[in-house]
Amino acid sequence: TTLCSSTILDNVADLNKLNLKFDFIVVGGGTAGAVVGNRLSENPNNSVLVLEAGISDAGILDIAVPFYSLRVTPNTAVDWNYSTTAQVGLNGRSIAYPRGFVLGGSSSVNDMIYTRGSKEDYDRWANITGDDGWSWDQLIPYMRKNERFTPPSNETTEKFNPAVHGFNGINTVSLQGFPNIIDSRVIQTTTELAEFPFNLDMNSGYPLGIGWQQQTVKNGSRSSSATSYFAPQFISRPNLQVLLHARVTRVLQTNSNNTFRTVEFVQDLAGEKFTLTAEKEVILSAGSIGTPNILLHSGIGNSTTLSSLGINAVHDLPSVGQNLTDHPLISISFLVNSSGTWEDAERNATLAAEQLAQWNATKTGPLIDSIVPQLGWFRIPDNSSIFGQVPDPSAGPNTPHYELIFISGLFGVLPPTGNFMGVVPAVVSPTSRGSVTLESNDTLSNPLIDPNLLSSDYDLFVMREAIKSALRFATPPAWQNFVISPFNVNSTYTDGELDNFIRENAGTIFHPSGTAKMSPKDAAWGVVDPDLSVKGLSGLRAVDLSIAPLIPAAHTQAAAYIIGERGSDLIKEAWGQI
Ligand SMILES: Cc1cc2nc3c(=O)[nH]c(=O)nc-3n(C[C@H](O)[C@H](O)[C@H](O)COP(=O)(O)OP(=O)(O)OC[C@H]3O[C@@H](n4cnc5c(N)ncnc54)[C@H](O)[C@@H]3O)c2cc1C
Repeated sequence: TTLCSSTILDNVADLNKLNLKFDFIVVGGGTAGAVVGNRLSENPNNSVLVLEAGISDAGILDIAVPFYSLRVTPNTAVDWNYSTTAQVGLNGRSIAYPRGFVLGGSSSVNDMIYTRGSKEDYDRWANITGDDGWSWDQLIPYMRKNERFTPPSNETTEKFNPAVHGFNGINTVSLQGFPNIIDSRVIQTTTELAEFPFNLDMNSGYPLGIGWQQQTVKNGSRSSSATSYFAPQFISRPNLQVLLHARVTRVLQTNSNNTFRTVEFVQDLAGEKFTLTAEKEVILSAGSIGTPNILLHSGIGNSTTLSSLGINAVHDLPSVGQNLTDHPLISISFLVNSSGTWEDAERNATLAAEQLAQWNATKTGPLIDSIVPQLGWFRIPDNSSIFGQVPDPSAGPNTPHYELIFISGLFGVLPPTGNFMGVVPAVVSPTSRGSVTLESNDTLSNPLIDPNLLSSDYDLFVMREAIKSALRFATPPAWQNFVISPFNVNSTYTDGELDNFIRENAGTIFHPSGTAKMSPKDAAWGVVDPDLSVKGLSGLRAVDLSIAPLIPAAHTQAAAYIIGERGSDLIKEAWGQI
């Protein structure tokens, strides 16, 4: 076999023919992992290998077309196809829990919403870890290194604030390019109800209010970490190799007891095990499910639990896999009297084919955008009764408790008739915590994923208030002659009825975080130090969303990119390269 012209390989035999030694082995070519692979290989003296379990993203239409994002998962070839344990907070339901099984990881399968979170979110990370490098102000350079803000050419600064964006980064962030029937009404509402103020740019560090959604879309196609950080000019570097279908099962001790620079991996589930040793470091970027899963199978975790599963417990770190935090969501919809929402194309194959033909020919039309034109971020009142039971878990007064996601169509199973608008609430500063644990010592078995959604009174309270807020949102003059009635929720529900409705219908927005959380250098808890090295070990770091000590009140891909960017600099710094 000849090697492909790029350095993305499918077969370890081809990798071995290159006869290379690797300074750095990155486990997972996902959102953060692609950043690390790119940044470490900027230095031609570093040789970098990225091992990605999933498949190539090349040529997959549902990934490339922004509007098709809901088709990419769950239960497809580019998804790990996980599901959760039975969720007590969801009346015992188990739900699909997608994660990208593809180059670019979850950035190749997500809904492309780009939100950084609040300044307070990151300042709290800095406080918790004792490292001011994690504060908002010090992370701004990394946001800018990531972001290439590219609004559509006809766009004015009425929809964003150029002062807060990076224009020379790698990953394209843009505004929507195709108008939606709800656009003017959502914005009009911000002038009609004081509860819903307008926010020019929710990525300023001050997200409260309603604003235009910013999305990781480049010229009408998805911008993922694979299309951006592994774009041809980067992937062609001779010192960067990517091996697909390479599923890391464990990290192994190298030489001395506390050094873990060796990875074990398989190329097919029934096949041979391979090992490779990095000269300098192994970086786990397998995400909030993959990273703790690998650590636990390697004997790094709660020694008692690991031993009981027959795993050789080599390093006691009880926090591995704990603290799983996610954002619960529920679909609220309104029946509307307009044919301009997205249902028409879903019900009419000819129209759908026309839209796709237009996208293919000119990258224009309704398919060039993600499904969300606007977003809003809000707080429950300071005097809410729930604060008599629990302290406010948000990062501060400028950080939201809940989000409303505005959609020009029905988010859910489509009935045979009717047009809809979605106002989808999510709890974004939750107190529920879950876990990723092992069921067995079989390194290829799925972990037990328990996000423990809506397990706290607080989260349930906020979700209830968020639904009431969504119902109020559709009442002012802006929606007259448009909204007919709430569709799937009865506006006369009592709190008890709302709780039942929530438990029967809520899901998640797929933001698992925190399963290998950062803590101060000398802390007895936590999984990684503020420089992201695994506590008490050498040669091993985690660089992905698993290290977040607390979930940002935002969609989480921007945080994963920020962690990838700063994590890369921390590694370079440790090796005297900056
Ligand atoms: C359906 C969905 C929709 C979402 N929508 C949005 C959105 O609109 N906006 C937003 O901001 N966020 C969204 N998110 C969340 C966001 O995409 C993630 O938080 C972020 O991408 C996580 O980045 P990461 O680097 O931590 O992990 P990932 O990007 O998931 O990367 C992990 C990588 O490691 C690989 N891997 C795992 N285990 C192994 C192993 N054992 N060996 C080798 N490789 C391995 C995986 O295949 C994957 O490529 C969404 C997520 C999903 C799933």
